[in-house]
Amino acid sequence: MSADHDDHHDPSPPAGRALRLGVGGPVGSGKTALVAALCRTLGPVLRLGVVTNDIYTTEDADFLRAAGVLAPDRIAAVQTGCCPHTAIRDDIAANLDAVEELEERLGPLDLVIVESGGDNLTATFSRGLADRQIFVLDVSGGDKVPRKGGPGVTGADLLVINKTDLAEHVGADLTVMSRDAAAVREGRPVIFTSVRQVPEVYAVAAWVRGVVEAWAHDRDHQHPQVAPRPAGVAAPRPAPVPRPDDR
Ligand SMILES: Nc1nc2c(ncn2[C@@H]2O[C@H](COP(=O)(O)OP(=O)(O)OP(=O)(O)O)[C@@H](O)[C@H]2O)c(=O)[nH]1
Repeated sequence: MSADHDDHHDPSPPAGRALRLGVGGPVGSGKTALVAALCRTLGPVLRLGVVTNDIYTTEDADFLRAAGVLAPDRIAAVQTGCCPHTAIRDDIAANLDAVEELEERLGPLDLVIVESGGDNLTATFSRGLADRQIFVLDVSGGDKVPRKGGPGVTGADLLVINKTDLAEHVGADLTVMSRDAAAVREGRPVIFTSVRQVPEVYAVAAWVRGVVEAWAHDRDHQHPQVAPRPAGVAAPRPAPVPRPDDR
């Protein structure tokens, strides 16, 4: 993502579709917990859909359905059968199909969240799949992780550093993490969370809501003649975006 990060914010949101928000980050950092929290907090005020990615199972979708954070038919699962970063960055067809199927079946949505399966610091979303992305780290990996950089840490639209409740147990200094993250992110936002202690994740939810509103405003301003797409009508698929191989 670093090489082409500067044009990340497409000034022309496509007409008639929801914002697509990627949530990625290392294994176990709390991506599914964060997505569940966002569904609980934003579900009552936004029309939401979720696509999860797992390699061999539908574990994350099953968890979200069992937690009852959204109606079960608003949650779709992609089984990648390969490294999750491949399915969100290199060959995004299965994820695009899942997103479009949700939008066609459910009718106009405000937001579709695409959660990546766990991966390392290099995993980011193709901009053909996600309009904006959140990268989730957690403090149990140690306070050195933000300064190690990588495209998710440096270039994601929002960096979430989760599990602050564990900081004292693992000897992680949140001040160091905050300082290092700010240094590598050149002003892009960073939010510290403990989904366990504050399950409403107010600050992240407010950021997401702001992004959704800005997106909808830009989209409707640039396509005033396009009515929201009714259920059953597919959105045009964007051309694949060539990417440098930054694995
Ligand atoms: N202590 C603590 N545990 C958390 C927090 N957030 C999530 N967890 C726990 O961390 C574990 C992993 O959380 P998940 O949400 O499944 O993480 P993930 O990033 O989706 O994991 P993968 O999909 O396997 O990559 C679970 O046991 C969660 O309950 C937190 O803020 N504090």
